[in-house]
Amino acid sequence: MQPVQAPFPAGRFRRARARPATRALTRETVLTVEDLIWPVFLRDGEGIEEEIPSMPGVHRLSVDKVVEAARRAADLGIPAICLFPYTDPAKKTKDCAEAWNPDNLSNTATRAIKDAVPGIAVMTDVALDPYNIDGHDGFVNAADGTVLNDATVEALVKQALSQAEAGADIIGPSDMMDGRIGALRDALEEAGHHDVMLLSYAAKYASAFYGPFRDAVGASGALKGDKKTYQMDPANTDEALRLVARDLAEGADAVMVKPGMPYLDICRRAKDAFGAPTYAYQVSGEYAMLEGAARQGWLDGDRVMLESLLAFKRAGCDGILTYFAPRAAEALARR
Ligand SMILES: NCc1[nH]cc(CCC(=O)O)c1CC(=O)O
Repeated sequence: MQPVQAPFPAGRFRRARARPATRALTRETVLTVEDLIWPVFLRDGEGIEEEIPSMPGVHRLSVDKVVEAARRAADLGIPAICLFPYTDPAKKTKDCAEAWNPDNLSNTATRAIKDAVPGIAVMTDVALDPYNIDGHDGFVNAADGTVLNDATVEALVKQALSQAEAGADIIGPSDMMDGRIGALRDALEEAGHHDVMLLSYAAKYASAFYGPFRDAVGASGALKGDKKTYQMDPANTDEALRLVARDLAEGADAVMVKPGMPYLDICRRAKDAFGAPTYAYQVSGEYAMLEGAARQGWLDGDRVMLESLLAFKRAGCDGILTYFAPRAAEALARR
């Protein structure tokens, strides 16, 4: 692009900004409800909505309540809901077998939502951390504490197949093991799940912004050490492009950058380089930051919410996973 601008006073940028109508006509990006994926937390029980202290306004929901939430989301026009289970600590083991139990919380909720609200897409999470006694996304080698790659990928395949079987529309591997996209794609094709989408957490950074999420899924206490041997170094950007290229080549239908706001440069580069459907995850710490300040009266909550989400569209994203999804949908409907 080669912008040409008349010199002042022939050229006045303020003309286009002078009235709502011409601001609307010259607007380059829009945020709509169809850009939103709503991550929700599950827990067992019935009739339960349990607030997460580090994420005010966000709750762990029992299956009946998540069905209600899915109905509300569908009524608002939100295309997809993404499930994250809080697993009863008694069900966490070294072998993480609960991850591929056909009747685990995530699979039970998927079936219940697809049954009651078939129009909303259900996205599920592939990673072992909610089920792992060690709190890591993969198996931990007892001898030296390292996180095992290839053995973990075999488990992730079992987990993803159980999710596809339960009716998941979109499977989101958030584990950052190498080779998992190819393995998952082969297994899904072989099992006849030809239309299940893989949305790869391709560029997922070892970030401090995940703190409140780990509280929400009950992984904070369990986690020993950090995730730096599998999640990316926040200093890297070329590596993100290599990972996106790798995951697309292995059969990902779409890719994600995570966290969101501090990584908009990665979103833009990934979209420009590959043109694939590209998503960002506005993670728990970003939510806590904005919502915390809004509740203190330090920021205008609705305005910063919508401005932060629009920024993802400007950076080239096709959509955003955000805990604000229903509130953003309501705010957009009011405009
Ligand atoms: N598989 C783990 C996972 N999946 C989604 C998130 C973070 C989401 C958020 O912070 O909102 C994490 C946390 C982590 O990697 O420790």
